[in-house]
Amino acid sequence: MTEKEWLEYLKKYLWTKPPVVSAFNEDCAVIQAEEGKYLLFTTDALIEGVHFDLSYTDFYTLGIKLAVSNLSDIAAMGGEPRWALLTLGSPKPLEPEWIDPFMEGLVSTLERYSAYLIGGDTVKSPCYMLNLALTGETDSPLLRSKARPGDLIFVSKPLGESSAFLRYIKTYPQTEVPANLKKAHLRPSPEIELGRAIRKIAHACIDISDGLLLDLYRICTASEVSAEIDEDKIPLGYGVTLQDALSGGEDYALLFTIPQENLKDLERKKTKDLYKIGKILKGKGKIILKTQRGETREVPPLGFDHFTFRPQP
Ligand SMILES: Nc1ncnc2c1ncn2[C@@H]1O[C@H](COP(=O)(O)OP(=O)(O)O)[C@@H](O)[C@H]1O
Ligand SMILES: Cc1ncc(C[n+]2csc(CCOP(=O)(O)OP(=O)(O)O)c2C)c(N)n1
Ligand SMILES: [Mg+2]
Repeated sequence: MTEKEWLEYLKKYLWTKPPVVSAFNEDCAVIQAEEGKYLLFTTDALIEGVHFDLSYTDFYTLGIKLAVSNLSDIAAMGGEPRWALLTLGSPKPLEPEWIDPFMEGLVSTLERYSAYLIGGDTVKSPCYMLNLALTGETDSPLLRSKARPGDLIFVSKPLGESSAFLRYIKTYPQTEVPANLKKAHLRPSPEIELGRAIRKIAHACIDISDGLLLDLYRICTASEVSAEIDEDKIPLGYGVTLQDALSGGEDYALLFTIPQENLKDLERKKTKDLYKIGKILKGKGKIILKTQRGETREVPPLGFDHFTFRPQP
């Protein structure tokens, strides 16, 4: 089963009745709490050999990355992070030399965004396995399924830098990898403030963890629309190829769609530079790429999938 087929299969086992608003195909599960309030609930793991390699990643960095991958899911729903549980799987005894920096990276990152670690579980494991579950709250959850034809598509950061880091590190010592790539891969940050700013003016939102094309495709299928993106407008950092930006993943940028009439509000509320890369079209799940020469072509939504395609350098 591919990851996609697995997620299809899972649907029949998920509880979808009230008070659950969304159990599936969102960055977080959404549960109606009291009137006008929603509980957000998400979990993400980092597995040695799949998400990181200890030859270039230290434990402080892993703490930060575990926090960010979960905080980013709360940001994508327009949420305020709240409470966290940590499951720690380790092949080695818990020694201060690695557990101290790991916990420091994790907890300092969570607390910067007002999220607090309140428990977890600890197990022996054949490799390092780091998992966090995180709750959040919002009065207005931003869903993947509300994009409408005519919406403009924005992303919140240059894309592909994290993935380009992995290409560089195969060939160059870390000291020679461009600083922007190191920062993107080893010191990512979640877009909590941006999620807060757009939660009532954007139509749909997702965080880019598996690549621009695949995550945009998820918005398109959830919303039953298509999209056109402009190759020229995709923000690329130094050292990044178009392929890194389209399909690399681990950007932890927000991709959101917003109607024209809310652009003034966006200008007023935004807290950082944003990049307009295209627009939502009528249709069903087609991603159209407008090339630098002005030609348009449909592109397959390739990105990071745990069980099938991995972008190759
Ligand atoms: N093992 C699982 N059991 C139940 N639900 C799952 C499982 N794996 C993924 N999901 C659900 O499938 C959807 C997509 O997951 P994923 O691609 O990991 O989202 P994200 O990129 O936001 O972390 C989410 O709604 C998630 O909760
Ligand atoms: C050793 C190593 N190989 C490959 C990658 C690239 N990579 C691993 S997971 C991933 C996608 C994001 O992880 P996932 O578990 O799919 O997060 P989610 O979409 O659930 O947030 C990418 C691009 C990496 N970071 N490290
Ligand atoms: Mg996930």
